[in-house]
Amino acid sequence: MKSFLKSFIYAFHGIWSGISGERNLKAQIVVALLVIGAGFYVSITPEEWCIVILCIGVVIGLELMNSAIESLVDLVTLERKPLAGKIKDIAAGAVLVVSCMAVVIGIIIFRKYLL
Ligand SMILES: Nc1ncnc2c1ncn2[C@@H]1O[C@H](COP(=O)(O)OP(=O)(O)OP(=O)(O)O)[C@@H](O)[C@H]1O
Repeated sequence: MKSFLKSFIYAFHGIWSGISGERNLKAQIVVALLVIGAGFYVSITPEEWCIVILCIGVVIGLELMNSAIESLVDLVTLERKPLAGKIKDIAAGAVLVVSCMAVVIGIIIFRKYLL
C-alpha cells in the first residue's frame, strides 16, 4: 500500500515537473481549461463531456510522454545527431497527430452550440 502511494506521489511529481518545464504543456493546459469552461458555458451533454475529457487526457498524456522522450534523448546525448533529432521529431509528430484529432472533435462537438 505504501509503495502504491509512493508511485502516485512520483507520478504527480512527474506531471508537475513536466508542466513546470514545458511551455507546450502549459499552453495545452490553458487550452484544456478554456475548453472545459466552454463546455460548462454551453452545457454539453454527458456523452460529449466523456469525449472532451478523453481528448484532453490523451493530448496532455502524450505531451508528457513527449517531454519524457525529449529528456531521455538529452540524457543520452546533447550532441547534434540526426537520430536524436529524428526521435524527438517523431515524438513531437505523435502529439501533433493527436492534437489535430482533438481539434477536429472539438469543432464537431461545439459547432452546433456556436451556430
Ligand atoms: N541532439 C539533437 N540532435 C539533432 N537534432 C536535435 C537534437 N535535439 C533537438 N533537435 C532538433 O530540434 C528540435 C527541437 O528539440 P528540443 O525541443 O529538444 O529543443 P532543442 O533544439 O534541444 O533546444 P531547446 O531545448 O533550447 O529548445 C527537435 O525536434 C529536433 O528536430
